[in-house]
Amino acid sequence: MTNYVKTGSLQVAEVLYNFVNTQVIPESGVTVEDYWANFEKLIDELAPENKALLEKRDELQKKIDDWHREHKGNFEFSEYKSFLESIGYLEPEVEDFKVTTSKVDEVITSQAGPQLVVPVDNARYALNAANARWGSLYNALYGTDAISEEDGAEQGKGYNEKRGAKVIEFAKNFLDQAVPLANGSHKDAVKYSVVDGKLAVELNNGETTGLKQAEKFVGFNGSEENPSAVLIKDNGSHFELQFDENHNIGKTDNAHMKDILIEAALTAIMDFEDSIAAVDAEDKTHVYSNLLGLIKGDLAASFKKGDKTVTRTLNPDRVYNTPEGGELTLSGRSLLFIRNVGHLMTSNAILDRNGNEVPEGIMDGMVSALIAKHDVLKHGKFQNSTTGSIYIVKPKMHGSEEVAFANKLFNRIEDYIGLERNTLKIGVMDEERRTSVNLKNCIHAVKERVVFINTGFLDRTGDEMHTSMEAGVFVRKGDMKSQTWLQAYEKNNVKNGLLTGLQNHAQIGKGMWAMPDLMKAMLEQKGAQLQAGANTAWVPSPTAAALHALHYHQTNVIDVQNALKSDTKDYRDEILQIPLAENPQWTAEEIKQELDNNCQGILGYVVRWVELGRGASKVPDINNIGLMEDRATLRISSQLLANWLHHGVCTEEQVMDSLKRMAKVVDEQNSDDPKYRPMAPNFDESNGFRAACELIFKGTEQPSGYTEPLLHSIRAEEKAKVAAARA
Ligand SMILES: CC(=O)SCCNC(=O)CCNC(=O)[C@H](O)C(C)(C)COP(=O)(O)OP(=O)(O)OC[C@H]1O[C@@H](n2cnc3c(N)ncnc32)[C@H](O)[C@@H]1OP(=O)(O)O
Ligand SMILES: O=CC(=O)O
Ligand SMILES: [Mg+2]
Repeated sequence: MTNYVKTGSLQVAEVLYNFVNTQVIPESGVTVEDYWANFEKLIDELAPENKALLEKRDELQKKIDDWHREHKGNFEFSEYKSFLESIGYLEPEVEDFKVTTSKVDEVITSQAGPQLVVPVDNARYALNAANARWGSLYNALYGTDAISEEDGAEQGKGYNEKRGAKVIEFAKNFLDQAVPLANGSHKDAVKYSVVDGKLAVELNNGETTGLKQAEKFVGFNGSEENPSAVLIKDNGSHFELQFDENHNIGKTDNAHMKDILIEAALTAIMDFEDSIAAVDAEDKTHVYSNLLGLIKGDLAASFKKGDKTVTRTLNPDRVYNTPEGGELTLSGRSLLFIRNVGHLMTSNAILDRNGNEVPEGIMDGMVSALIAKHDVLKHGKFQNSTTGSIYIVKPKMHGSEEVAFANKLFNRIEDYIGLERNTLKIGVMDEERRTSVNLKNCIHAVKERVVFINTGFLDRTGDEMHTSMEAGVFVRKGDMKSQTWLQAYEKNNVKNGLLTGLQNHAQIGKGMWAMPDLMKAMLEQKGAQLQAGANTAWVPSPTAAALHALHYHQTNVIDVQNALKSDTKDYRDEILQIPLAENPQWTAEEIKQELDNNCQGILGYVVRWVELGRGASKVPDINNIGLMEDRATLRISSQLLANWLHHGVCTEEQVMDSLKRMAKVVDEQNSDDPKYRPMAPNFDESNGFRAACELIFKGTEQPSGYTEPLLHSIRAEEKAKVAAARA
């Protein structure tokens, strides 16, 4: 039961009201009276517009569904495209233009590097993400499959010197590639020192050499004779060679190098969206409160590591002596972006004058901007943006009208809470089909505040399926990535980013590496995103950030982007190619495999979401590979099964059979978790199991195939059930 406080025509959940009034408003330059009065005006003006935009989504979807039904068996691409134009789904393109975003932090305009995403409801992880600006390369290599376990190099309990040697070899190869010596190899180095403002490297043959590009040495700590740290800048990003002759590893290394600390997650997205479960005022207040702690710099998380209690807080900046005798300070933390929710959901944390829930995206904007205003006012222990900007990521927008709506929302918020125009920057997720095909117009709608466009290919794949649900049977999930539309969508994003002048103003970002344990594969494959023109790409963990950072020392993204500027191809026809399986001839075994794999992923994710409130999980797939699952990957799996059911590739009985078998597998996978309640054998009593069923069996009815409406309502039911049982 939520207690509300009436303020003007709004009813605000007491927990949120008290939090905002006592912790956010003080010293924000805004009064309690004005804040809530303006909130009311915002809702009165924009909630109806928000609703109308959602109705337009539904209208367009209905027209598209009807068109496909009417054109079953006689699909003509040109007719289809004309139809999409006629209903306003495909917009006429605006003239060429350039974005004018200003006051953007250098880490966005001038550096290229990994972007880490983290569920902000988890303070321990959120702090870890903010601190993931710098990561130990040795730990990232040693602790993952990036280094093979062959030849006695297993990860055991203690330190395995054979494994350590492989790590060191890998790292020295990296140094030879990124900062080669004028002569010889870093492997032969026995001493690093600073002589006359230059890095001097003594080799095991007695020779002393330096860096091939001496200017890459930009700082050090310790004495010139025996530095404890040597700072290198390469391709705009840094890494620090660390020395300690008494350290376990340092003492085994000829030059006493104990680690390489690499600048990793340049930016981190504090996620209110795909990766969290926040369904009511209490949950929302918790996430807002974590954000406030990050902005003010006083968030702390204590937890047990082994038998020790660790308290994690934000890391301080890093200070170095420069070769010229000055001082260099580098941020110790990632630049934080805040991902608000999209336009779809409403929240019962605030009710409008008619007693209706307010749009959650409007609420997120108004609350998170006020929280972040404390950074603009320099009230925090640290400063997030040095240019006075607030970075908000806006997901799941459909077409330029919805982006323009976000722009209007940001204008209003700026006026209402006293921020200069365009203080609120926007990161546009290019993750809905109507946005991809109208991307230039979408960028135009926020041309003064856009700081990134990012191909969220996971949501985008779900939307691909839902939009064309009636067109036919989709290819298997694993085949989606190689489809024409997806390749074209990725290229179109970079093309439009470069065309509209994002280079040096904003990031052109690429999507998530969703296999957090497969770091060797990531090292092999994720560099391709830079080769395709991205200057940032998403990683699921700090470890992945440290390893993905290596790619930015291999590829100079600016060179790649400059070469890609000549790409003027119109990709829209290719983006509109629907990924249908032509005459699918799948065997019964292949169908069963696809059902089992998706059911396992759906159940593994959903049961934790609904019953434990965990919005992101690592869930093993059918081959026992742990996959990052979130709302967007769930959207894909549930829409695929809904599609196959809809077109008779499988029956409801087959899906139910798979769900019940896979529920047992998922129960087993979670058996170590004392908070987990098994789904089998009493499936009827499990809200997690029910949510999974509904997401599939009611999949065609879900707006744009989104998973939030069902997840939220069943999680709210579960919370009420638990509260009632406690009472
Ligand atoms: C479609 C999209 O929108 S993608 C973006 C949304 N998705 C996400 O943000 C998911 C981000 N990733 C995560 O939440 C997690 O990595 C998961 C859920 C996938 C896996 O989590 P776990 O199973 O707990 O990971 P695992 O046990 O391997 O590692 C835990 C350690 O890594 C850290 N860690 C893992 N992921 C993150 C992260 N994203 N940010 C910061 N730290 C992290 C934890 O803090 C923990 O370290 P600690 O013990 O020092 O605190
Ligand atoms: O938000 C990211 C996505 O891939 O979806
Ligand atoms: Mg998404």
